[in-house]
Amino acid sequence: MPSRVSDAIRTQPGHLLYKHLDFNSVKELPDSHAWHDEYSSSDSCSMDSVPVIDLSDPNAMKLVGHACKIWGVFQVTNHGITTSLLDDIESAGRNLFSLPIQQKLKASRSPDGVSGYGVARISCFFPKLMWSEGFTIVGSPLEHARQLWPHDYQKFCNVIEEYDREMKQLAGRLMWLMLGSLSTTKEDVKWAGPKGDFEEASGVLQLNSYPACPDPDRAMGLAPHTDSTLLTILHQNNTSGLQVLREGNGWVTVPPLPGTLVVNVGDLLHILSNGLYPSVLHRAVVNRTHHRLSMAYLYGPPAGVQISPLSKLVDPTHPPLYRPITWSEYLSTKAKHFNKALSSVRLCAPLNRYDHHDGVKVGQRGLG
Ligand SMILES: C=C1C[C@]23C[C@@]1(O)CC[C@H]2[C@@]12CCC[C@@](C)(C(=O)O1)[C@H]2[C@@H]3C(=O)O
Ligand SMILES: O=C(O)CCC(=O)C(=O)O
Ligand SMILES: [Fe+2]
Repeated sequence: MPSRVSDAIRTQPGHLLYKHLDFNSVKELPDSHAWHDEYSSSDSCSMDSVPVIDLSDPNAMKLVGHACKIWGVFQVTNHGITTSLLDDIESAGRNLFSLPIQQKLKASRSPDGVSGYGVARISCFFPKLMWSEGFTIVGSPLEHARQLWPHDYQKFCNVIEEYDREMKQLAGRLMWLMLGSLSTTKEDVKWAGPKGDFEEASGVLQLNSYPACPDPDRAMGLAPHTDSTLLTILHQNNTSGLQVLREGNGWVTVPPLPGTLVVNVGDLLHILSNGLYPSVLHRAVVNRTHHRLSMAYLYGPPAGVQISPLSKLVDPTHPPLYRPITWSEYLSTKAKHFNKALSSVRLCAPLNRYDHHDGVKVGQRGLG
């Protein structure tokens, strides 16, 4: 079993060889990217809307707790990330994805690699390919940036470094709002470190690009999944596409609101909260006219830390529902079981709504 997050990512099956499509030159949706009705992305319907929380509101903790319990996702304002940094990371993504395909392929995620350019990692669980491309950054982007822009890589690296630093700080703040709403204190979470600032926490930056698509109703930008994280912070450009599954209500679009960031509950917070804050199933759909970009900061615990249900939440009537697991071990499990990963680490049968993703149609491992 891999001991570090980067080793676990290496064992994920996303390295399988897929034909890389030059999205800009395709005039018709190829059969390889045409999804069947059961996966069709055109069935969004709900009138409900995802909560927007002002982080400077004195009630922010309560509102965050409620949103985590009911939605598994919320948007935040007054988060402290400057508009100029959000613009810079968006431009960095735009510059990267607008490079010629041959250039992007120079920074491909290698078979045993961690970072780099490629198709969605979860592609192997679905019979069709997704209308998107991604670039994953773990640690320094320097090596890949040099391959992409041999003479002009420093600006990209500087922006990534600053974005990583700011996201890590915001993620720590959000963690305390989430944990606080579960009446958890610094004493209960030793791995938050001596200063309680989650200094050793790990973060992965995922840049996603969804080009305009000639047949959006039959295409899928990013297939339904939960993130394997504690939480994910997402910045989307001014084009909508992110949808979350709301029990009993279908897919709800999370509209891009200028300057607002989307926060979603990942599988490790689901485990930590003993199922009180369920991770949210989400997907990205595409459209005919607009190029969509999203920048996801995937936040997890320090390498080696075992995540298990908080002891505060466990008693004889509320037994721990999940066994302890590190992030890297969970990523390996996810690579094998995909949307059934949570159930595979569960100790007891669900009492009520836990592991709500089991009933949702997910892909089957298709390419070995
Ligand atoms: C740490 C990780 C989480 C992630 C897999 C990865 O190794 C790096 C990319 C992440 C991402 C981003 C897009 C959606 C997702 C399901 C995927 O295929 O790659 C997530 C993975 C995850 O959260 O499990
Ligand atoms: O592009 C989006 O809105 C979703 C991206 C996402 O789910 C991810 O990167 O994990
Ligand atoms: Fe996601």
